Amino acid sequence: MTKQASSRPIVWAIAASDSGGCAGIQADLRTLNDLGTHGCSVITALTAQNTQGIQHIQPTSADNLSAQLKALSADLPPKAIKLSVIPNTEALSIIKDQLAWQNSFCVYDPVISSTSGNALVNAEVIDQLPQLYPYIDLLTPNLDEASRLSGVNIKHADDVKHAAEKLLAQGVKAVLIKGGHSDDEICQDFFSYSSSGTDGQHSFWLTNHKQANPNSRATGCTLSSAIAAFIAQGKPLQDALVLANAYVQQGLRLALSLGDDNKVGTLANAGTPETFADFPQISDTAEAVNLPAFPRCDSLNLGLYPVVDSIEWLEKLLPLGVKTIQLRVKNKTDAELDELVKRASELGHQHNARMFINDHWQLAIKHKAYGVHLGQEDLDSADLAAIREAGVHLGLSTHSEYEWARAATFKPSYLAIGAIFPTDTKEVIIVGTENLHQWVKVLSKGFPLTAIGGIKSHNLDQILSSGVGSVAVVTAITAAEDYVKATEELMARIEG
Ligand SMILES: Cc1ncc(COP(=O)(O)OP(=O)(O)O)c(N)n1
Ligand SMILES: Cc1nc(C(=O)O)sc1CCOP(=O)(O)O
Ligand SMILES: [Mg+2]
Repeated sequence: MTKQASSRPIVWAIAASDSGGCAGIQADLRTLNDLGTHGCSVITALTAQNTQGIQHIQPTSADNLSAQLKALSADLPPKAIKLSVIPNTEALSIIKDQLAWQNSFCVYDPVISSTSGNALVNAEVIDQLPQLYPYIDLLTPNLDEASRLSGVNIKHADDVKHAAEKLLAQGVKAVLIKGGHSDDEICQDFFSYSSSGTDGQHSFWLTNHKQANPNSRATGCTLSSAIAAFIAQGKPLQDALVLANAYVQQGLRLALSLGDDNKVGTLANAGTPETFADFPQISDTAEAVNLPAFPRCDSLNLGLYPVVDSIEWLEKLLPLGVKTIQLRVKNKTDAELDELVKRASELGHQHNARMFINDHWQLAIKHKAYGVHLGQEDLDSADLAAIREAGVHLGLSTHSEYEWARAATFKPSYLAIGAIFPTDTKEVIIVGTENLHQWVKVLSKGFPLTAIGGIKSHNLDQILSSGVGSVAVVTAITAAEDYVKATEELMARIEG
């Protein structure tokens, strides 16, 4: 991100200073700046520390803490707040009053002791923390902190879920329990939130391969600051979590050693993550990771991809040389659908084209279609293992970082990104070309990608300049005055 300071959203870091420059407010400000926000600091305590540990802690006086908050409130209001070390009960009370008044998104990393084991917070504060929870949008404890704050002895994945339930019951709106300190080959974080509506509690796991890197100081500070930065940039919470997770993995991968013995270092701040391997797998259960892959398409570039609603359209377009195509029919009887999918599948084979069937995965398996295209909601109900075992290719719709990270976890044959532009064909989220360009950088080495939604001849160049290897269209062909000319022109520009 290369934003001018004046257009940067403001984020407050309310945290302690680390004189060693690894963690604390120093890590927060580095991260906030790196991710295109303007970081303001409210220093709750001064620590004297180096790579070996903490030598001295001086909590900020109550007067000074109040004055810092007052000064910032006066003309630097935050889009988001990152909170961590609260050294004593006076500070707790001042910060609670500020959050009650402020009403900005607040992520609280409940640091109790430093990585080197030194206590940073007195025991009385820990007992009184629940007073703060109603003002906390996201709590990000590690396993030890989650155990301490919830009272649950965490040994297994079920205990993590139980601890999250207890913390939500105490009043925080969402919780991310970080498993990064576990000893396994993978590390898993668990996210859970209670929605205020009727649809109850939602949760998912974020899984990364564990990096054997000793330079892991400031992972918690960096993660919570990155979440605050992405929220301040306007990302929804689930997307902010995915991006911040990848940002920390990228920082760990690129971290450098510091100190006399070069054994401790700090995370690199390397900008918005663009390497797919840094992104987490997203799954409903802790076990549903490292899944087998769906069949691969024969090319990363699937070319022009018309999405049509009748056999007639398939018969008109396939002779023009279209090699990727979808039958998307709604509101038909079972008998009609069976006949349509059978015929579509035959046409696909006849023309040696990749024929995808939207929604009706059972019929696609039955009639041996090349592939199935499913939406995010279908991931909860479709039998994905049956599709994979039948050798049927799978394409998945995605509209955000969370959705494509979740979809990628299933290792599909391609990913669709949309809707790029507003469209009358369907009510959808508009993701825009900036996201398309960014996401293609992350995903295009691993998956064939197709862009969809509102794409026409006049805006096609904005899509093709992202490097995406396929463009899916409905009305650019079906509503064209001359569909042959439109198809041939689109094909030449996309595939040429
Ligand atoms: C190529 C392509 N991308 C996205 C969609 C949308 O699919 P889905 O989310 O399943 O929604 P419906 O098409 O069923 O309304 C698609 N069909 N094709
Ligand atoms: C079917 C569909 N799915 C979308 C998604 O974003 O998932 S956008 C879309 C409609 C595409 O139609 P047109 O080319 O006429 O804009
Ligand atoms: Mg569908």
